[in-house]
Amino acid sequence: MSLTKEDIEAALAGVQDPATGGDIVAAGRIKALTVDGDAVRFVLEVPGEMAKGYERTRGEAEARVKALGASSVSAVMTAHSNKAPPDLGRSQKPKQPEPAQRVPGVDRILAVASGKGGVGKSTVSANLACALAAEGRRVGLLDADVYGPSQPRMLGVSGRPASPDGKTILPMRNHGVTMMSIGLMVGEGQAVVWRGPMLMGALQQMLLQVQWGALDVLIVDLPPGTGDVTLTLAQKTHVDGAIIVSTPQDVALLDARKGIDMFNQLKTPIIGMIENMSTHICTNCGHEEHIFGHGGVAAEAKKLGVPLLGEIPLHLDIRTAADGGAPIVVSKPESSQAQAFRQIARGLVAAGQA
Ligand SMILES: Nc1ncnc2c1ncn2[C@@H]1O[C@H](COP(=O)(O)OP(=O)(O)OP(=O)(O)O)[C@@H](O)[C@H]1O
Repeated sequence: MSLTKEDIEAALAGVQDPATGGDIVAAGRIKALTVDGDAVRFVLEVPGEMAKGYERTRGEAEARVKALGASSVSAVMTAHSNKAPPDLGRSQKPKQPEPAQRVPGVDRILAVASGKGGVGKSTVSANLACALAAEGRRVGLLDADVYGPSQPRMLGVSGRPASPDGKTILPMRNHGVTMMSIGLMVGEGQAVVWRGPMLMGALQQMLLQVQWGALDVLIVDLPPGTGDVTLTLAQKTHVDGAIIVSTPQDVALLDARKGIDMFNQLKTPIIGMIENMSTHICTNCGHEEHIFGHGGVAAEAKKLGVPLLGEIPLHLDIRTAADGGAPIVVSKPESSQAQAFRQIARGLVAAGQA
């Protein structure tokens, strides 16, 4: 039986909204409703101050959709805080921007960004996290790539994170890395259609409501580009540094420059650049070739006055390892490809940056 969005909305319209007394569809609580065969996913966006009271509503909403014949139903609740009441001229003081928050227990936050999609930012984040863990660091990895969360697959983690007290979320752990991903909340392969405030809410929730424990470093795998998530992260959270991943290609470099500009404006220090897909070594004959050029990132880093942290080759094993849920640093630790990541990690530790 295949369900339609209309069927789901009609069923959800039977659930009462605690805040308005109407139904949750009319109250605009249901967002990002997707129906994939008979699997249904949606976000229940609730007022932050009433989040607890909505747990029952979420359960009821899930039950109603299940009763329609859905094989799996996933309702993710995001808290959306109401805006402060307008200041009607009572105070003329200019508003101070909120100070950037620190995540309790986390010593440093490193953002991994790229100007362009598909340059290997997630692969680098996963391997760097495992490499730092291999150096004995207490490492967390937050997959904030809300548009294409790939860390559950890369780190071989699945299942829905637990929240025993309904307030905090327990992170997952594999390969010595504590991790959380929006992908675990919505399921793999699910396109997420977040809108501004929801997106910020989800990011803040993952940063502040996940029980990260004591960490030396939390790596944040950002979505590509210079969008809302990166802005929110840099403005609301104290980010200690950004690492920019780029391929040597001109077009990727142009985008990387935009990313660097943005971090400069946000006053987030740039720790350095990583050239990914640098050289390709044929797995058959060992021939070395430069598919995307070589050295472009080194030249750009020099021009921009930021360090080049390392160069990662384009190698089949890096991709198969990432697809198989055990990054190359873990699955083939002695390989030269894994060593390229280990070297970057050692450099960061030596510089006191991770
Ligand atoms: N050095 C490499 N050698 C071989 N394959 C690589 C390498 N780096 C990344 N890949 C592969 O390229 C693809 C894209 O990589 P990845 O998902 O890490 O990029 P991304 O920049 O995070 O992409 P997105 O824009 O989707 O966030 C993946 O299949 C990955 O396994």
